[in-house]
Amino acid sequence: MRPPLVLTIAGSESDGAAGVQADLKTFTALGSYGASAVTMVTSVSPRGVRSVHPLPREVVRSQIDAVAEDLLLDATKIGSLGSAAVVEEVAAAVRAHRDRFGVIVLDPVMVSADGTALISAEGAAAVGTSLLPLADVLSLNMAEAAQLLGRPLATSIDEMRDQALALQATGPDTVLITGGRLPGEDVVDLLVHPGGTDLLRAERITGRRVRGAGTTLSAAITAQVARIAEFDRVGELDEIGEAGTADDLVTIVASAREFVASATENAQDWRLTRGGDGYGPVNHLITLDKD
Ligand SMILES: Nc1ncnc2c1ncn2[C@@H]1O[C@H](COP(=O)(O)OP(=O)(O)OP(=O)(O)O)[C@@H](O)[C@H]1O
Ligand SMILES: Cc1ncc(CO)c(N)n1
Repeated sequence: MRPPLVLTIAGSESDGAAGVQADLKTFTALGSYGASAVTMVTSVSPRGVRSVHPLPREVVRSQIDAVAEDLLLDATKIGSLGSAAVVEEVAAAVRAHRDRFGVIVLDPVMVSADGTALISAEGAAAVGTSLLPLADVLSLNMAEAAQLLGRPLATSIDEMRDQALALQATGPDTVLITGGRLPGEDVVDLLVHPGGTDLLRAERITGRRVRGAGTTLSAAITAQVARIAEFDRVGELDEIGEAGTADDLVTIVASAREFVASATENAQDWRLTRGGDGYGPVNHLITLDKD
């Protein structure tokens, strides 16, 4: 007997809205056991990013090896990495025993919500050449898609689809581009997968802006992928019906989006700061709320 087991390889984010902290809360809220390999340390408050410190590559490698050599992972999320050296080391660690990481979900974090770069230009280029080919699922926002492809920001759903297909051609079977930044009454995310393309529409939440929605979404996708792997292991796929079919990823992404939407709604009237509003977090622990 073992729970769904998930690793996040990502940066520490001091105020807990994004990064490793948000990943571990999300994994927990969705019933997975979370392990972590920290890639960098950021000093962040709701007012913005104060500093970004990528860790030495061997420190990152040592954590990944310790976890991947001993734990039976169902899925791995790769998030913020900070430097080209760390990107290359993560890619080398994954290539060394690719079968130990389960399904790999890549969320190529580039820029924080306040506009601070979270990775060097060389690091961003290395994500494109070394990590995209290793990912099964790519989950990213429109700005990240444009940066990875060296194209302008998409201004329509057709352009989002073109970019998603171009990214799919670099390796990952499934590409989700989130459309939080495309104006409109609904928020539209675009999912390209081996079965075709799906547009996922949701009502736009118009209250206070949140930070960490993208991080939480990719963490939720990773946790749900791991749950499916665990159901498969114990022979209970039949009991969860549709989620055990070839539509897995569409179902998983739809449920992860619902999780992020309710986590966002639920934190709308949170006041966590001493003054000033800044960007607030989502409530990652929404599933534990008994009211
Ligand atoms: N105003 C909104 N209302 C409802 N859902 C939203 C809104 N903004 C974003 N989302 C959803 O949140 C998820 C993350 O999307 P977004 O494009 O904002 O990512 P991001 O820019 O990486 O987020 P962040 O910087 O907050 O981590 C997507 O599923 C998107 O549809
Ligand atoms: C460490 C880290 N990861 C991800 C994000 C996403 O915004 C952030 N701000 N910081």
